[in-house]
Amino acid sequence: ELTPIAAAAAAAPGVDVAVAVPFTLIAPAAELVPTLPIGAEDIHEAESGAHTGCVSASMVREAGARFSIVGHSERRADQGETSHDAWAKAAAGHRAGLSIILCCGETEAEHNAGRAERVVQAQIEKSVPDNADASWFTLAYEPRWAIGTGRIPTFDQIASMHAIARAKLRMMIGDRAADVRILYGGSVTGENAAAILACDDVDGALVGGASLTAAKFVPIIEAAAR
Ligand SMILES: O=C(CO)COP(=O)(O)O
Repeated sequence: ELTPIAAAAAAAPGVDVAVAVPFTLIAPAAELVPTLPIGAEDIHEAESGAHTGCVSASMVREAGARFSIVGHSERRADQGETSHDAWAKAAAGHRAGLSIILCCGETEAEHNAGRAERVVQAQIEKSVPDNADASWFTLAYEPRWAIGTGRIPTFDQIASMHAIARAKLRMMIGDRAADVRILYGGSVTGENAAAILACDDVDGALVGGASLTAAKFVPIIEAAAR
Protein backbone atom coordinates (compact mmCIF):
# COMPACT_ATOMS: atom_id res chain seq x y z
CA GLU A 1 0.00 0.00 0.00
CA LEU A 2 2.94 2.36 0.56
CA THR A 3 4.05 2.61 -3.06
CA PRO A 4 0.85 4.28 -4.35
CA ILE A 5 0.78 6.45 -1.21
CA ALA A 6 4.33 7.62 -1.95
CA ALA A 7 3.30 8.34 -5.55
CA ALA A 8 0.29 10.38 -4.40
CA ALA A 9 2.51 12.26 -1.95
CA ALA A 10 4.97 13.08 -4.72
CA ALA A 11 2.08 14.38 -6.81
CA ALA A 12 1.02 16.71 -3.97
CA PRO A 13 4.12 18.85 -3.43
CA GLY A 14 2.38 21.33 -1.11
CA VAL A 15 1.34 18.58 1.30
CA ASP A 16 3.59 16.89 3.88
CA VAL A 17 2.66 13.22 3.90
CA ALA A 18 4.22 10.81 6.38
CA VAL A 19 3.31 7.33 7.59
CA ALA A 20 3.91 5.95 11.09
CA VAL A 21 4.27 2.18 11.27
CA PRO A 22 4.98 -0.46 13.96
CA PHE A 23 8.64 -0.76 14.96
CA THR A 24 9.18 -3.96 12.99
CA LEU A 25 8.08 -2.32 9.74
CA ILE A 26 10.15 0.88 9.97
CA ALA A 27 13.24 -0.44 8.19
CA PRO A 28 11.46 -2.26 5.34
CA ALA A 29 9.03 0.64 4.84
CA ALA A 30 11.84 3.21 4.75
CA GLU A 31 13.65 1.06 2.21
CA LEU A 32 10.54 0.50 0.08
CA VAL A 33 9.52 4.17 -0.19
CA PRO A 34 12.61 6.33 0.40
CA THR A 35 10.80 9.54 -0.59
CA LEU A 36 8.01 9.07 1.98
CA PRO A 37 8.92 9.92 5.59
CA ILE A 38 8.36 6.84 7.75
CA GLY A 39 7.88 7.25 11.48
CA ALA A 40 7.48 5.31 14.72
CA GLU A 41 4.22 5.09 16.67
CA ASP A 42 6.11 5.56 19.95
CA ILE A 43 9.63 5.88 21.37
CA HIS A 44 11.11 5.48 24.84
CA GLU A 45 12.13 8.59 26.74
CA ALA A 46 15.63 7.37 27.61
CA GLU A 47 18.47 7.48 25.13
CA SER A 48 20.17 4.46 26.64
CA GLY A 49 20.17 2.30 29.74
CA ALA A 50 18.52 -0.86 30.95
CA HIS A 51 14.98 -0.73 29.58
CA THR A 52 14.38 -4.21 28.27
CA GLY A 53 11.90 -4.28 25.42
CA CYS A 54 11.85 -0.51 24.91
CA VAL A 55 12.97 1.19 21.72
CA SER A 56 14.83 4.50 21.85
CA ALA A 57 14.61 7.44 19.48
CA SER A 58 18.10 6.78 18.15
CA MET A 59 17.18 3.14 17.48
CA VAL A 60 14.16 4.05 15.37
CA ARG A 61 16.19 6.73 13.66
CA GLU A 62 18.85 4.19 12.81
CA ALA A 63 16.13 1.95 11.37
CA GLY A 64 15.12 4.78 9.04
CA ALA A 65 12.38 6.62 10.95
CA ARG A 66 12.25 10.38 10.55
CA PHE A 67 9.59 11.11 13.14
CA SER A 68 7.63 9.61 16.01
CA ILE A 69 4.18 9.98 17.47
CA VAL A 70 4.18 10.42 21.27
CA GLY A 71 1.35 10.55 23.80
CA HIS A 72 -1.17 8.77 21.59
CA SER A 73 -4.41 8.13 23.46
CA GLU A 74 -3.93 4.38 23.08
CA ARG A 75 -0.54 4.65 24.82
CA ARG A 76 -2.18 6.74 27.53
CA ALA A 77 -4.98 4.19 27.96
CA ASP A 78 -2.97 0.97 27.57
CA GLN A 79 0.40 1.94 29.04
CA GLY A 80 -0.65 4.67 31.45
CA GLU A 81 1.46 7.23 29.61
CA THR A 82 1.05 10.75 31.00
CA SER A 83 1.37 14.16 29.37
CA HIS A 84 4.65 14.54 31.21
CA ASP A 85 5.92 11.23 29.78
CA ALA A 86 4.83 12.34 26.33
CA TRP A 87 7.03 15.43 26.54
CA ALA A 88 9.99 13.41 27.83
CA LYS A 89 9.62 11.24 24.74
CA ALA A 90 9.21 14.29 22.50
CA ALA A 91 12.39 15.86 23.86
CA ALA A 92 14.32 12.59 23.46
CA GLY A 93 13.10 12.28 19.89
CA HIS A 94 14.01 15.87 19.12
CA ARG A 95 17.52 15.33 20.52
CA ALA A 96 17.89 12.29 18.28
CA GLY A 97 16.85 14.28 15.22
CA LEU A 98 13.27 13.04 14.87
CA SER A 99 10.26 15.22 14.15
CA ILE A 100 7.54 14.77 16.75
CA ILE A 101 3.76 14.50 16.70
CA LEU A 102 2.49 15.05 20.25
CA CYS A 103 -1.11 13.91 20.83
CA CYS A 104 -3.76 15.25 23.15
CA GLY A 105 -7.52 14.87 23.40
CA GLU A 106 -10.36 14.26 25.82
CA THR A 107 -12.28 11.05 26.53
CA GLU A 108 -15.97 10.64 25.76
CA ALA A 109 -16.90 11.07 29.43
CA GLU A 110 -14.89 14.30 29.60
CA HIS A 111 -16.50 15.47 26.36
CA ASN A 112 -20.00 14.71 27.65
CA ALA A 113 -19.26 16.50 30.90
CA GLY A 114 -18.27 19.63 28.98
CA ARG A 115 -14.68 19.29 30.16
CA ALA A 116 -12.93 18.86 26.77
CA GLU A 117 -11.50 22.36 26.83
CA ARG A 118 -10.03 22.08 30.32
CA VAL A 119 -8.67 18.57 29.73
CA VAL A 120 -6.84 19.55 26.56
CA GLN A 121 -5.51 22.74 28.14
CA ALA A 122 -4.19 20.70 31.09
CA GLN A 123 -2.62 18.10 28.80
CA ILE A 124 -0.79 20.80 26.86
CA GLU A 125 0.25 22.54 30.06
CA LYS A 126 1.63 19.30 31.50
CA SER A 127 3.35 18.34 28.26
CA VAL A 128 4.94 21.50 26.98
CA PRO A 129 7.42 23.09 29.38
CA ASP A 130 6.73 26.72 30.21
CA ASN A 131 8.63 29.00 27.88
CA ALA A 132 10.20 26.04 26.10
CA ASP A 133 12.07 27.07 23.01
CA ALA A 134 9.93 24.62 21.18
CA SER A 135 8.06 25.17 18.00
CA TRP A 136 9.69 22.07 16.52
CA PHE A 137 6.84 19.70 17.35
CA THR A 138 3.46 19.10 15.76
CA LEU A 139 0.44 18.85 18.03
CA ALA A 140 -2.39 16.44 17.22
CA TYR A 141 -5.81 17.02 18.76
CA GLU A 142 -7.57 13.67 18.83
CA PRO A 143 -10.82 13.47 20.77
CA ARG A 144 -10.66 9.85 21.97
CA TRP A 145 -14.34 9.26 21.33
CA ALA A 146 -13.80 10.07 17.65
CA ILE A 147 -10.95 7.58 17.18
CA GLY A 148 -12.07 4.60 15.15
CA THR A 149 -15.75 5.31 15.78
CA GLY A 150 -16.83 7.07 12.62
CA ARG A 151 -18.08 9.95 14.81
CA ILE A 152 -16.47 13.35 14.55
CA PRO A 153 -17.09 16.62 16.38
CA THR A 154 -18.90 19.35 14.47
CA PHE A 155 -16.61 21.50 12.35
CA ASP A 156 -17.25 24.40 14.73
CA GLN A 157 -16.16 22.22 17.66
CA ILE A 158 -13.00 21.20 15.81
CA ALA A 159 -12.14 24.82 15.02
CA SER A 160 -12.89 25.86 18.58
CA MET A 161 -10.76 23.10 20.16
CA HIS A 162 -7.88 23.93 17.83
CA ALA A 163 -8.15 27.61 18.71
CA ILE A 164 -8.10 26.67 22.40
CA ALA A 165 -5.05 24.45 21.87
CA ARG A 166 -3.27 27.22 19.97
CA ALA A 167 -4.08 29.77 22.69
CA LYS A 168 -2.77 27.42 25.36
CA LEU A 169 0.40 26.86 23.36
CA ARG A 170 0.80 30.61 23.12
CA MET A 171 0.66 30.82 26.90
CA MET A 172 3.40 28.18 27.12
CA ILE A 173 5.76 29.15 24.30
CA GLY A 174 4.68 32.64 23.23
CA ASP A 175 4.64 33.67 19.58
CA ARG A 176 6.35 30.43 18.58
CA ALA A 177 2.89 28.86 18.96
CA ALA A 178 2.00 30.27 15.56
CA ASP A 179 4.61 27.97 13.99
CA VAL A 180 3.27 24.78 15.58
CA ARG A 181 1.13 22.73 13.24
CA ILE A 182 -2.02 21.38 14.86
CA LEU A 183 -3.45 18.23 13.28
CA TYR A 184 -6.97 16.91 13.83
CA GLY A 185 -7.29 13.14 14.35
CA GLY A 186 -10.30 10.88 14.77
CA SER A 187 -12.34 9.23 11.99
CA VAL A 188 -10.85 11.33 9.20
CA THR A 189 -11.90 9.92 5.82
CA GLY A 190 -11.74 10.87 2.17
CA GLU A 191 -15.30 12.15 2.54
CA ASN A 192 -14.79 14.50 5.48
CA ALA A 193 -11.11 15.46 5.03
CA ALA A 194 -11.67 18.56 2.90
CA ALA A 195 -14.17 20.05 5.37
CA ILE A 196 -12.01 19.21 8.40
CA LEU A 197 -8.87 20.64 6.78
CA ALA A 198 -10.79 23.82 5.94
CA CYS A 199 -11.51 24.48 9.64
CA ASP A 200 -9.69 27.43 11.19
CA ASP A 201 -6.48 26.45 12.94
CA VAL A 202 -6.47 22.94 11.45
CA ASP A 203 -3.09 22.43 9.79
CA GLY A 204 -3.41 18.77 8.88
CA ALA A 205 -4.80 15.40 9.85
CA LEU A 206 -3.61 12.38 11.83
CA VAL A 207 -5.31 9.51 10.07
CA GLY A 208 -5.73 6.04 11.52
CA GLY A 209 -8.03 3.52 9.86
CA ALA A 210 -8.23 5.38 6.56
CA SER A 211 -4.43 5.33 6.24
CA LEU A 212 -4.31 1.55 6.08
CA THR A 213 -5.11 1.27 2.39
CA ALA A 214 -4.02 3.48 -0.47
CA ALA A 215 -7.61 3.49 -1.79
CA LYS A 216 -8.74 5.25 1.41
CA PHE A 217 -5.66 7.34 2.13
CA VAL A 218 -4.90 8.81 -1.30
CA PRO A 219 -8.22 10.78 -1.44
CA ILE A 220 -7.22 12.41 1.87
CA ILE A 221 -3.86 13.44 0.38
CA GLU A 222 -5.74 14.81 -2.64
CA ALA A 223 -8.15 16.73 -0.40
CA ALA A 224 -5.20 18.29 1.42
CA ALA A 225 -3.63 19.30 -1.89
CA ARG A 226 -6.75 21.19 -3.01
O1 LIG B 1 -5.86 7.42 16.33
C1 LIG B 1 -5.93 7.87 15.22
C2 LIG B 1 -4.73 8.26 14.52
O2 LIG B 1 -3.66 8.16 15.39
C3 LIG B 1 -7.19 8.06 14.52
O3 LIG B 1 -7.70 6.83 14.14
P1 LIG B 1 -8.97 6.79 13.14
O4 LIG B 1 -8.63 7.70 11.99
O5 LIG B 1 -9.04 5.35 12.74
O6 LIG B 1 -10.13 7.27 13.91
